[in-house]
Amino acid sequence: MSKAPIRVAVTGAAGQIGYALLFRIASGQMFGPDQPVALNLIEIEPGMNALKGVVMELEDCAFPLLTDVVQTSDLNVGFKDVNWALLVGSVPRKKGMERAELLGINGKIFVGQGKAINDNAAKDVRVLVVGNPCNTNCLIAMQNAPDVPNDRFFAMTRLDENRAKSQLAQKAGVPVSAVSNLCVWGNHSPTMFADFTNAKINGKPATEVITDKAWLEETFLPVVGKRGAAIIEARGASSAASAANAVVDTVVSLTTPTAPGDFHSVCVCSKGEYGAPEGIITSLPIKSDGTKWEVVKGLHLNDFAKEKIAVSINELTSEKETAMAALA
Ligand SMILES: NC(=O)C1=CN([C@@H]2O[C@H](COP(=O)(O)OP(=O)(O)OC[C@H]3O[C@@H](n4cnc5c(N)ncnc54)[C@H](O)[C@@H]3O)[C@@H](O)[C@H]2O)C=CC1
Ligand SMILES: O=C([O-])CC(=O)C(=O)O
Repeated sequence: MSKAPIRVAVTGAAGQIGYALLFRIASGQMFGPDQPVALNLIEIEPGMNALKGVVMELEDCAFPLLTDVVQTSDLNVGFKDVNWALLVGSVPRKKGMERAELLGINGKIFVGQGKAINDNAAKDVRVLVVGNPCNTNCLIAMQNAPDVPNDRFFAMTRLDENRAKSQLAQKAGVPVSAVSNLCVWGNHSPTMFADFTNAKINGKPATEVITDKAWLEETFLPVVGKRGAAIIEARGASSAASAANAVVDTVVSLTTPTAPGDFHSVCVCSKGEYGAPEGIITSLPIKSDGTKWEVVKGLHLNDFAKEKIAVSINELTSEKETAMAALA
């Protein structure tokens, strides 16, 4: 007997990331080659015509796993019975802006979406926020969905993890698959800490393989932290295919068992782990058994790491205050 479809809502489905993401979900790359999927595609009114074109292309792929597609600008329809809500739809930053500057434009989107998820989604719904500033937007959605447990809300730092792994692999002259245990801590902003102190290369501490401390502290960290801006500078638009890839990776990491001893970066609601204030959405090392996820405990953080993480956490706390004041 074939499995029941997993119903996935994607907001901003006609945008750049949506265009790189939907085909990967429908082809089975997110939930596996024998798992049917249904897509609820949500756009604002001006995007509905472009969305129609994207849906025509989905039809033209004749994906065997895609059972049905809903196209809507009505949030109550869009989030009806969804098992996953991928919240991408929002305005991307332009050259010269920081992501936090988007809070005033994008923050309010997540009030209505949080409420609609609360009222319509399936009982097991999980929510991944991509739209920036994603940590604080996730917090807003979570606060507006009081019936959905906090541990079902995630924001995306997997793109930062993937970027960090690539940089370390290039420096060490190894394939990217040799790099593991890479946690990006804190905010999806230039203050994020891409933790080379706990990372491993071929199972050895990365700092024993890359002994150039100045490169790790003064080149690697800013390259990873400001990679999004470098892409906007080069492409004239923010990252899309790599962002969509990171959405797939995040969901796969939360829904399949993590390799023993490894972890991945996901922003979750803090319960005070590693000294982060409770109730902020911050990036932490996460492992999954395929069904339930948990924060990996016991990682050693040296003074350098602690200092960097504290800066990012302080930024998140102040973003939270700004958002709460603006939406009060
Ligand atoms: N967390 C991360 O690692 C990353 C986050 N992003 C963020 O993802 C977001 C989307 O980026 P792109 O797809 O490049 O932007 P885009 O402008 O190409 O597409 C956004 C789409 O969202 C739609 N939209 C706007 N408001 C909406 C609403 N209230 N409900 C539903 N749809 C709505 C627009 O009509 C548009 O089609 C941006 O905020 C960007 O900064 C981008 C890359 C990485
Ligand atoms: O930098 C941006 O605005 C888009 C983004 O979040 C990223 O590429 O990491």
